[in-house]
Amino acid sequence: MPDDALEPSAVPTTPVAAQAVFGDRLPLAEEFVAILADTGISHGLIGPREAPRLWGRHVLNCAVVHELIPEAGDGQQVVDVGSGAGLPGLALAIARPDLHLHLVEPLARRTGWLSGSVAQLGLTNVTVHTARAEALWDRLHAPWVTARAVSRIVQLAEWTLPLLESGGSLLALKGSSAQEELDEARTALARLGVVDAAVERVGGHALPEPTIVLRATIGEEVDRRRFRSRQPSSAGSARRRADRPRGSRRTGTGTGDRGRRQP
Ligand SMILES: C[S@@+](CC[C@H](N)C(=O)[O-])C[C@H]1O[C@@H](n2cnc3c(N)ncnc32)[C@H](O)[C@@H]1O
Repeated sequence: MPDDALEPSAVPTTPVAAQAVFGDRLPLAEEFVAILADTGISHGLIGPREAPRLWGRHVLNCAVVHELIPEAGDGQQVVDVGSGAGLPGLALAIARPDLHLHLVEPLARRTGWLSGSVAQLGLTNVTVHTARAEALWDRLHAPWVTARAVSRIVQLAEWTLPLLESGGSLLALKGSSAQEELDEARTALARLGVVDAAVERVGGHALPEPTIVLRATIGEEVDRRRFRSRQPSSAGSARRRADRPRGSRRTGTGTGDRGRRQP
């Protein structure tokens, strides 16, 4: 085994709540947790200390966000920006086979792992994109965008609102200070075309702590010209950060987050 390889972590026991959240998709969710505990950790997508809380803090916490997405026939599109280890994107794709998840992640090492995991799970409702969100503004549009631990809400809105169809919503998973973050951001969000924003709590019926989601809904039209000046000329800088030696990664929140808020 190479010096920097990590031993696979023990797969955490499936909690009772997982049955309520995933129903007959529970075996797939268990397989996803097993992949996270194995190559998710050994490939550096998730911190080794997260192993015991893969269900509660990660997979279940993310999957319950589907409660904010009403059923609207098969193939309803959702773009998950900054998917990392597939959170929340893969958890949503497992919980809701009626949705089609686009996982957007600029780091090739991470999208390689995501594509392998999608194949291993046999999921047919997922497309993986190796790109920054801003690079897809002209190509990818959906009624829903999700994101966890990618950035604070105004920066996240600048990157992701052009991906929304008219009247669509950004669902940003947040921690306990979501309301303060929203209060500070209201004026900036309104300038970007947000017509309604609120902090929502989901999953409280099944989980000890509900998941906190900052929802920002746009109006009929977002003026894309307003965003152009913020669009980088290429996604090259993100690609250049790809595949850093594992030793140069941070420690901290466990999912590649450098000081950003993590639920
Ligand atoms: C802290 S990680 C969070 C990963 C995952 N969402 C989670 O909660 O475990 C942030 C991720 O966002 C990605 N990211 C950062 N800026 C991005 C952008 N503009 N577009 C798409 N992804 C981005 C990073 O490459 C990284 O994988």
